[in-house]
Amino acid sequence: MVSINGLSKTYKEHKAVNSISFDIEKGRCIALLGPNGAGKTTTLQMLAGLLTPTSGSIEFAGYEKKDYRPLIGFLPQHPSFFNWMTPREFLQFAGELSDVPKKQLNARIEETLAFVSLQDVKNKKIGGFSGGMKQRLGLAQALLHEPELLILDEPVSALDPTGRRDVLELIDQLKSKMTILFSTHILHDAEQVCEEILMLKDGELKWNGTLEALKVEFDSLAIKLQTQEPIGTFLEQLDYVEDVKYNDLTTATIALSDLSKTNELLQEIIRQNTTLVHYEMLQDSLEDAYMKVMER
Ligand SMILES: Nc1ncnc2c1ncn2[C@@H]1O[C@H](COP(=O)(O)OP(=O)(O)OP(=O)(O)O)[C@@H](O)[C@H]1O
Repeated sequence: MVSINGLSKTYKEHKAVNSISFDIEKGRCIALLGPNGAGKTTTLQMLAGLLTPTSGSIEFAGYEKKDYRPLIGFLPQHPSFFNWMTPREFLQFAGELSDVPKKQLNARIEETLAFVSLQDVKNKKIGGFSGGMKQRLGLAQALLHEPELLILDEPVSALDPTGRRDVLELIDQLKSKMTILFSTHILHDAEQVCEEILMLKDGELKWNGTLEALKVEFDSLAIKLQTQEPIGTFLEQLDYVEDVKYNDLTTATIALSDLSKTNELLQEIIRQNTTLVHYEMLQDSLEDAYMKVMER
């Protein structure tokens, strides 16, 4: 749906984003991960058409016009509102700015307010809203014109656990309707709702692929084992065992070269007539994969 090629942003001498290229496939939900200062906000602002790239291109397939902003819904990291407005008034204003046809606007506002569960407070002043309510209103603003690509900059980072869950659930529901790209520090959130991951560090793209592929590439399965009697040396002789580290005579952590051999290993231990006290599979989390990508 979108093709990003050699996108860069330089502030004086500092390369905030350094020639990144990736494609966004229609219908995908993509998480943009990276440490503070990695260039996430700069990238999303360039995609949203708020920041002019120093170089590179952003192209929407089959879209001839240069200004593609009508196709985009954007929720900034720190959305700001007029506190004296009500959600209805704010969405009326936002709808006019994003050219929602007048005839459809009222219905769209009601529909969107219902979606973000703000219907009951639609005539209350935004100034009295909690952070979670404001974030849901910000999301409503981004959705109002039914964009093809929804870009969310850290949509849940500033929220409490309930607010986070609410916004993540909304994102999850939106996945079937539009393509979503959102940045986050929280790996667990990315894992919960996304199937694709982009990782930025120092303005460079360090990973671009599916969550599945990330797990496969960085997954290492280890088995933690404790026996009643000393383990002995039989483990090293198994061809699917890559490495064995002994904590003491009865405890070992075993790295397997073949992830499908866990049952075989278990059977081998029983065949050795060893009494098993503890058998645990230690699998890499997304956090482990993230650390490995960042370090390589
Ligand atoms: N307007 C600006 N002028 C100069 N430098 C900037 C400007 N905006 C961003 N930068 C720098 O560009 C780099 C990337 O910033 P950016 O805000 O995109 O990172 P980020 O990944 O979104 O970080 P965070 O997670 O902290 O929000 C940082 O080193 C930042 O200091």
